Amino acid sequence: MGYSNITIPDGGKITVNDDNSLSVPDNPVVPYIEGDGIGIDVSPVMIKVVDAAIEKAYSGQRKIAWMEVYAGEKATAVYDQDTWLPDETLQAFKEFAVGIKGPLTTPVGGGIRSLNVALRQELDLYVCQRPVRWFEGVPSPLINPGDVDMVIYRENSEDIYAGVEWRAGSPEAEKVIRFLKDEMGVDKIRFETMCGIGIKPVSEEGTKRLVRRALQYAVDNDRESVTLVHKGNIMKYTEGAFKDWGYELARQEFGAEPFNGGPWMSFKNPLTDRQIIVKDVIADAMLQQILLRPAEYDVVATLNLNGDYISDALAAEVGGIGIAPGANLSDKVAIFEATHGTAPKYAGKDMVNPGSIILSAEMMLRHMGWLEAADLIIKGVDGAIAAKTVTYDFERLMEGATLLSSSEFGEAVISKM
Ligand SMILES: NC(=O)C1=CN([C@@H]2O[C@H](COP(=O)(O)OP(=O)(O)OC[C@H]3O[C@@H](n4cnc5c(N)ncnc54)[C@H](OP(=O)(O)O)[C@@H]3O)[C@@H](O)[C@H]2O)C=CC1
Ligand SMILES: O=C(O)CCC(=O)C(=O)O
Ligand SMILES: [Mg+2]
Repeated sequence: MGYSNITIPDGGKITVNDDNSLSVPDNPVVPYIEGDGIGIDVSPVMIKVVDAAIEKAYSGQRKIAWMEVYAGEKATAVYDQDTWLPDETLQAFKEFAVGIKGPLTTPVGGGIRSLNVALRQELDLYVCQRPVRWFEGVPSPLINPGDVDMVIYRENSEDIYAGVEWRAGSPEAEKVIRFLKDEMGVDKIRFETMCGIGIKPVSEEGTKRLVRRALQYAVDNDRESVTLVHKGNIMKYTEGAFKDWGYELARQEFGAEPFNGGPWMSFKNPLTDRQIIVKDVIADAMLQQILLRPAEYDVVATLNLNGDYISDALAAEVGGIGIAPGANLSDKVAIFEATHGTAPKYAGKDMVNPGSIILSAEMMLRHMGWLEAADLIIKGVDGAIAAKTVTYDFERLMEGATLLSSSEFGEAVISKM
């Protein structure tokens, strides 16, 4: 297909094989969205760091051909004022299979729906994978931050993020309330007038495909446990069903059996012969468990909203959302992105931590199989933090640290590769 506002650079195309593995040329075209707000501060730094790591690892044999695609405020300038997520941006991510994005703004209470969520829905990026680990020297409120080493698998296509909701007082909200009362016998809506309504779809298929990916990750990476996090005591048929379907999938597809009489289960990792425990925790208890006993949690599989909350809470334990990376994955397309948002008060100030999108790019390189370049990024980030040359978010919590701008932090990472 031809593109109207996207310029395709010279380069090859990453292709996805039938078994979902990738064939990656030495000069792949990689689409990226710069992002709103602090996107302008962190995305160019990320590109510089990635280019330097690839150059150092492969001495010019490999290079990414970056291709800018548009979403958010920049799309409204490039296309027209009502185009926030052009079709050709979606098409580019589908065609080139691996991409990365900066954060995009979502207004609260009205206005456009989340473009981040729309991208995930349109491309069916049903896994939000967010690894959370501590880098030596990073300031943390925990006594033993090294105990935090978890990988969140957040369901990314369902739950209340589906955006099925109606404003209080609208004819639609009133119609739904009438239907619930008159036809479903619901008498538990406390105030029927001026009452907003939201719908929370959670399906067996959506749950099982997410839990399958989480369990497979645990197998492939020799992890000890997968914890299903839910609020199934209250939301029995959505969050409770997520837990039940999760255990069922573990039994059906991974041969899990009750552990110590259940309800927890376990199965033997076929690659290592070690046991993997599948357990569940109610979401509110999980938020205190990850503070008090983080060593007991490993891979976490959860619903969309829980995963959003847990991502930021866990990030805070290991330095904050300035250093929390992530990936949105379908079986065919992968878009990497920081956990944080557009932090508008810092936009354009060259101040914020680019670590989150740099480490998202590190995940992207690993996904592409460019492990040497990925390792160099980790080495660079490790080195810059160990030298206490950091951005404001770390500097304000570290003794004797040197305050760097976003772009200077990028240079510091490169210098330590
Ligand atoms: N995937 C996405 O694109 C996401 C988009 N958003 C959107 O972003 C907008 C702003 O959301 P908001 O709730 O303020 O959340 P943000 O994540 O944008 O910012 C909240 C706070 O987190 C800290 N922070 C964020 N990023 C960094 C960074 N790179 N380095 C250092 N500190 C950082 C800052 O804290 P402090 O001031 O204490 O230093 C900042 O004030 C909203 O429109 C929201 O919808 C939100 C999350 C994800
Ligand atoms: O889409 C948004 O604006 C927020 C999304 C978010 O918080 C997240 O994905 O972690
Ligand atoms: Mg979030």
